[in-house]
Amino acid sequence: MERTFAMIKPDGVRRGLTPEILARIARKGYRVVGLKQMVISRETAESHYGEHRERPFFGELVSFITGGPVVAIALEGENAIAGWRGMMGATNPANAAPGTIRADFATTTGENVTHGSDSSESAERELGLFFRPEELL
Ligand SMILES: Nc1ncnc2c1ncn2[C@@H]1O[C@H](COP(=O)(O)OP(=O)(O)OP(=O)(O)O)[C@@H](O)[C@H]1O
Repeated sequence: MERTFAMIKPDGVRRGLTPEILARIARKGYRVVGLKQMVISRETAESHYGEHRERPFFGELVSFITGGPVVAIALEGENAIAGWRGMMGATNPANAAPGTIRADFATTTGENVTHGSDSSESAERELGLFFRPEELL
């Protein structure tokens, strides 16, 4: 069993996509072991996206991700890290496979509805950044 960190970004929450995305997660058979709607602090956002600090879009990315509530989700299941990234589709929705969340709902690379950890190291780091141990099943 593997755990990963998933997030519905502010554009997805604002557009009312939370129930649809949770339904897709349930259909896939993943167990939701942590869930909260929250506003991310600038400090958390800068830490979460630390690898992009030098990129030209970093300021825009931090403003976007802190600009409204997100839904933070801890998922558990077999191969959950790659499986959830597969459900999201490519970062740029123009390249996302049909039937993925980004192909179905996202319009731009900047506002692409969801996030998912890309490795077991980032999953562990991001779960720790967003959830205290006692908040998880
Ligand atoms: N060229 C870009 N212009 C604007 N925003 C970008 C660009 N590239 C990436 N981003 C933003 O930064 C996030 C992180 O980029 P990364 O390359 O890690 O993609 P990802 O791993 O698919 O996305 P995420 O980390 O959100 O799951 C993207 O989801 C997107 O919101």
